[in-house]
Amino acid sequence: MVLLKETAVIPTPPPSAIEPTAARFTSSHAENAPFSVLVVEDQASMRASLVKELQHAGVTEVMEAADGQVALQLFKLRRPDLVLLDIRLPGLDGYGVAHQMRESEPGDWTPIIFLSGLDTDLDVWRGIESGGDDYLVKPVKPIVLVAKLRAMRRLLDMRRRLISMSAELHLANQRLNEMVEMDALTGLVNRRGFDRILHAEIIAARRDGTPLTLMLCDLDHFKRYNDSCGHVKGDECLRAIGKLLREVCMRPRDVASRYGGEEFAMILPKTPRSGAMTFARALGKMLRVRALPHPDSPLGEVLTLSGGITTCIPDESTSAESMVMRADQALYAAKAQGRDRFFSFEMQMDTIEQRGN
Ligand SMILES: Nc1nc2c(ncn2[C@@H]2O[C@H](COP(=O)(O)OP(=O)(O)OP(=O)(O)O)[C@@H](O)[C@H]2O)c(=O)[nH]1
Repeated sequence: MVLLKETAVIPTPPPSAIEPTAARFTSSHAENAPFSVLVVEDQASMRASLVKELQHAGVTEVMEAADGQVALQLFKLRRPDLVLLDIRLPGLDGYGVAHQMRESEPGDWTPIIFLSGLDTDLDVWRGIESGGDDYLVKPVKPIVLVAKLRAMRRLLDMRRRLISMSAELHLANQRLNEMVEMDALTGLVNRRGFDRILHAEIIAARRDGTPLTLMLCDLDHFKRYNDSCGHVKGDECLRAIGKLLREVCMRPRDVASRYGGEEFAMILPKTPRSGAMTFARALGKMLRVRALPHPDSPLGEVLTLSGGITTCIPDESTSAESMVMRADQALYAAKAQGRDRFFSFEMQMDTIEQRGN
């Protein structure tokens, strides 16, 4: 129990204050969780009798404040589960206290019950307007006070359950979205995710004026791999490639995806042509180091891949389709030139233009 003022012996409450009652604040199992109440009351005897009654009713922690400023400090520091608030207080009055409490917990809610000697309709109106949830006129019968506490607690528990359910729902939704965009075999982003991310990265790169690279990779002679090792080993091989591509995508925004079958696509934001070539070399090197055996490749004993790259600073005419078409064209050229190599669409174009001159 926190006693900020008048820590001396609690005086016997006058008859006009709260009479003890047998009413218990807790009844069900759910209500046995700790529950704290902040009592804001300037009259020491009234405060003491309230504290006694709350403890008697089963409230686990009772905090006390004799004025508004102390009440606000306690409210912010100790986050009570409920506030019992007098209106006539030295300095800041109860209305002001309730108002500031509400302002200090945006998006959150702590039940506030006014407990006052003021009993006109206007007083009740002002109490609720300033942020109170209920209004009791003193003297209050203990059984009524405890009943009100229970009702407020029920609302509070319900609200907490709703918040936790909505957080769980949010998490489940997030997982579902991730699953919808995940390729089950490799764990990479699937075609659906690829389409969404590429579209978003084109917009971002256009806005920022930064280069965006798209790389399409295709395993060489993978049909022969399947034919000689079987589809189960073929699947294992695709998983190993997926892992390797994830590893080579070191920057947080780089995305490795399974475009389809044995074809993969890498989205590399803020990557110019030179960076794309560095990336391609790193990927080729990693693949050579891994040396995944290919028992029936005309190119050698290990698995190789070919890649087509396109890099641009997107403008209004750039679309996901146009980027995929360019990367695909470069990939086709890499395959046609003998496989196990990367071609850049733009560099091919440069070369052709140079030849034309
Ligand atoms: N195991 C397995 N194989 C797949 C999967 N998806 C596609 N493939 C196989 O990948 C092979 C692709 O064959 P092709 O398109 O002829 O290409 P390739 O044999 O790699 O020849 P190039 O690309 O020209 O080097 C086919 O045998 C497909 O069955 C998959 O999920 N698992």
